[in-house]
Amino acid sequence: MTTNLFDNRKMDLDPALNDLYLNLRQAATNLPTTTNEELTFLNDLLQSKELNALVNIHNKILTAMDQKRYFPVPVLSQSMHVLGDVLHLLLQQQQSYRSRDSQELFQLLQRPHFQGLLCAHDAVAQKDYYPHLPEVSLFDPADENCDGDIDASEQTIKIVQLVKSNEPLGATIKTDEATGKIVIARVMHGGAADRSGLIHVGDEVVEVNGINVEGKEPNDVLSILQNSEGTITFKLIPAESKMNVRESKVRVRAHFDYDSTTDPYIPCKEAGLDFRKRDVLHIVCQDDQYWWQARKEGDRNMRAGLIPSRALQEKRILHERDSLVQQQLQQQQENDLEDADADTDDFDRDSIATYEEVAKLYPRPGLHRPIVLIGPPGVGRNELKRRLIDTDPHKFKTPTPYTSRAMKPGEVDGKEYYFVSRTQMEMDIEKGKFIEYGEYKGNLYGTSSDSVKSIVNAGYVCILSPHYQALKMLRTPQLKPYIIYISPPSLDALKQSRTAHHARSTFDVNNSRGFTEEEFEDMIRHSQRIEFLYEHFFDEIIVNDDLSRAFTKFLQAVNRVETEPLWVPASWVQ
Ligand SMILES: Nc1ncnc2c1ncn2[C@@H]1O[C@H](COP(=O)(O)OP(=O)(O)OP(=O)(O)O)[C@@H](O)[C@H]1O
Repeated sequence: MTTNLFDNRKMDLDPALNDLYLNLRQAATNLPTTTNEELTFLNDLLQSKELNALVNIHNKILTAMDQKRYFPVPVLSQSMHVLGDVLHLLLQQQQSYRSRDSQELFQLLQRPHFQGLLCAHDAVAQKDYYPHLPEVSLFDPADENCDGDIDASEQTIKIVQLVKSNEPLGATIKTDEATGKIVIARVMHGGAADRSGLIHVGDEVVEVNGINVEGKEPNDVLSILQNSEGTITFKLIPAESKMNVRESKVRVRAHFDYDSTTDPYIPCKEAGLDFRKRDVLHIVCQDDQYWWQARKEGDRNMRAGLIPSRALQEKRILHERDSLVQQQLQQQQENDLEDADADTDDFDRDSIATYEEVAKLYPRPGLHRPIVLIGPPGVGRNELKRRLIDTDPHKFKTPTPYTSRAMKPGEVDGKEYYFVSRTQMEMDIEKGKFIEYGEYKGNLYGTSSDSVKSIVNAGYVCILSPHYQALKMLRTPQLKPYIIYISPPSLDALKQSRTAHHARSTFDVNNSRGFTEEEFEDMIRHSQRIEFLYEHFFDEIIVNDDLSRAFTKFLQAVNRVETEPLWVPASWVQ
C-alpha cells in the first residue's frame, strides 16, 4: 500500500532530488503503513516546483563559485547602520545645501524596497538565515540498522550543529522529572532549532560542544551556550516518540492584551509573544496544555513565540472576572442608571472571551455584510448612519421598524414604520423574530431580523444602529455583520465637540436642547459598560470626536468590508 504513494511522478526532478526520491521509494516498501502521511509529505516536497527551483539556484551558485567567476564575500555585515548614518548626513546636508544628486540619493535610500534589500543582505552576511546542517548523513544506508528494521533497544545518538547568530536557537531545555536528565522542553516553530529539523521535544541532551552535561542544571547548559562562539554542536539521544511537528493552521483573534514581560508565570520570558486585543494570531502549536506557540498574522518574523493557552487564560480571567463584575454591579447601583436591561447584561459576559477562532471571509459581489453601529445613546450613531445613506441612498438602506401604534394621517405602511397589531407583534417577539424591541408610551417598537435579511438579499448594504443587547441576535453566520463600536472621546472632548456643533440631546423627546452635564457623564459610563460586556464582538472601534474625521473613518471601514477579505469567526466560513 505504501508503494502506491510513489506511482504518480509529476515532473523531471533535479538529479540530487531524484536520488532522494528513488531512495525514499525503495525505503517506503519496508516501512509500516502508519508512516504514509510522512511519506506523502516527503514525496510532495521532493516533487515540488519550489524545492526544485531552489536546488537549481543553489547548484548554479555552486558552479559559478567553482569556476571562480563569482565568489560572494560580504564587505560588511551591518549595511543598515551605514544606511542610517548616510541618511543622517544627507538630512543635515539638505538643510544647508541641496544638490539634486543628494536629494535623489536621500529618496532612494528611504524606499522600503531598498531598505528591505539591505536588511536581507545583512541577514545573509551575518549568516542569520539557517542553521548549518552536518554534512554526514545521520543514517548511513550501509548501516544494518537502516534497512527499515530498526532495533528499538539500540540507542541512537544524533549530532546536530547549529551556527550561533544574532537569532536565538529557538529551543528550551528542562530537567526531566522522572530521569533527572536534561531534555529539550520546547522547540519554537520557525526558529533555528526547528528549521534544522533535527531537534525535537523530549530529545535528551548529552553533550554541548564536547562538554558532558550529565548531572548539570539547565542554567549550566545555558552558560555553556552563552560562552560559545560560532558553531554549536549538540549530542542528543532522540526522543522515543516524536511529537507532530507540522504547523497547525489555526488563526485566532485575541480578546485580551498580553505583555510577556510582566507575566510571572511564562516559562521563558525571551520566548514570549506580546499582542493586543483584536490582533489575529497564527497558532502553530498547541501541544502544551498551558503555553501555545504563535506568530502574529502578517508578521514576517518566522519564529513563533509563547502565549498563554486558552485554558490558562480562562483560568486567569475567571479569577479576575468575579471582582470586576462585583465592581460593575456596585457602580451600577451607585449611579442608578435606571437601565432596565442591566440585570440580564451580566448574563452576557458568561462566555469567557480569550481567543476566538477566525478565518478570512472574502467579499462576494452583490452580497453585502450588514454594518452594525453600536455605542452609548447620544454618541452619534444615527448621525453617521444618516450621512452614509446620504452618500448613496440606492446603495445603503436601514430597515423600517415595526410598531403597534396606530397609523397617523399621511403615514404610509412600510415607509416610516410597518404597522401591526400589538397581539401580532407580541407573538413575533415571543418567536424571536425581532433583533430588538422596546415599549414607548404604551406602544411597541422593534426591528425584525427578516427586514435585515430582505435588505441584504435585495443587494443593498444594510446599516443598523441597534441597542447593544441586539448584538447576540445579530452576530450569526447567516447575517455575518461587521460591528463598529462608536466610542465617545474623553469627557472634556465630548463636551467641547458637542457644544461647538450645537448637538441636540437624544434624551429629550423633541431634540430641542443640548446635552446636559449629567447626560455627557452618562454617555461615558454607558460606554465603559458596553466595552466591558461586548468588546469581544467589535470588529472595529471609531472614536467620535471630530465628526468629519469619524465619518471618514466610517466610510473607509464600509469600503474595506466591501472590498477586502476580513477575519470573521471561523464557523461563518465553513
Ligand atoms: N462628533 C460629533 N461632534 C458634534 N456633534 C455630534 C457628533 N456626533 C454626533 N453629534 C450630534 O449629537 C447629536 C446626537 O447624535 P445622534 O442622534 O446621532 O446620536 P445617537 O447615537 O444616534 O443617539 P440615540 O441612540 O440616543 O438615538 C446630534 O445632534 C448629532 O448631530
